[in-house]
Amino acid sequence: MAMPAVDTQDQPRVVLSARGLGRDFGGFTAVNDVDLDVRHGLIHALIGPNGAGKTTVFNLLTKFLQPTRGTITLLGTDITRMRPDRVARMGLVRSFQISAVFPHLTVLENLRVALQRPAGLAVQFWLPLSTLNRLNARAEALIDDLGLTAFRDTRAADLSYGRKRVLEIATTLALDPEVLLLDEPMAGMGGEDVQMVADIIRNVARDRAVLMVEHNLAVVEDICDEVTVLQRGKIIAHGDYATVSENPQVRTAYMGTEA
Ligand SMILES: Nc1ncnc2c1ncn2[C@@H]1O[C@H](COP(=O)(O)OP(=O)(O)OP(=O)(O)O)[C@@H](O)[C@H]1O
Repeated sequence: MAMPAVDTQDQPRVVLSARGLGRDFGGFTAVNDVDLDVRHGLIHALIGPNGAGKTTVFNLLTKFLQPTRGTITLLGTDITRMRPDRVARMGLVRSFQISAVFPHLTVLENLRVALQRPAGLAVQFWLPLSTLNRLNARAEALIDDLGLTAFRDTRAADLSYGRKRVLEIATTLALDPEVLLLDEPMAGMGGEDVQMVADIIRNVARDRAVLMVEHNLAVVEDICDEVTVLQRGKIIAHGDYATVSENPQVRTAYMGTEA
């Protein structure tokens, strides 16, 4: 599917884009000819049936996998051959489906640990009080922004599943990413938690771009501005949810029938 590489007047700027992205595993083509634009302030969903290539696209974008074909651009820089740590430092941050928080640390402690990494402080034993105060202030701000105030001193292990996910998103925000990639943020959650995490993601996307793989289509419909549908490694539809959900190829891919 051909899409413009440059910003059009009425759309927010593109911060992450892929052109002709492809990846083969031996003789098997897992991803082919994928064009994708992820825009500041918007939530872009990557959906498709099992085995469609969503995780592979995520791994390609974050440079965990090298593409066989195509280019990836982040904030105007070609990152196609760049290492994952450099891409992360440039502002492309991924949150994993499996929670990456420390269970025995409190919410506040987890955020302080996360905040020390981008500040380059991880190996220092002694920190000036002014630095500690700055980290604490930022940690408290993240806690408030993400609705975790009542759980500030709760150990991560004692949080509900949904709040653990929110804490995990908060730790990725400590890196202040331009683009946040979320891998099935609603996986394993019940209704109330889904609504809470959906609200948080909407909030988080106000001043950054979000690309998410999500199987829960009600959530995609509710919070995503753009949807790209993959099937057998190729894009079969792109647009807003209403448009792609009416697409006969998408209906066939999801339900095995066009009805
Ligand atoms: N390292 C690998 N070696 C060989 N084949 C792979 C490898 N990684 C993925 N594949 C294949 O590529 C295809 C796409 O897999 P991928 O995990 O990207 O799909 P997905 O859309 O994320 O699926 P799901 O929704 O089930 O997680 C699958 O057929 C998978 O078996």
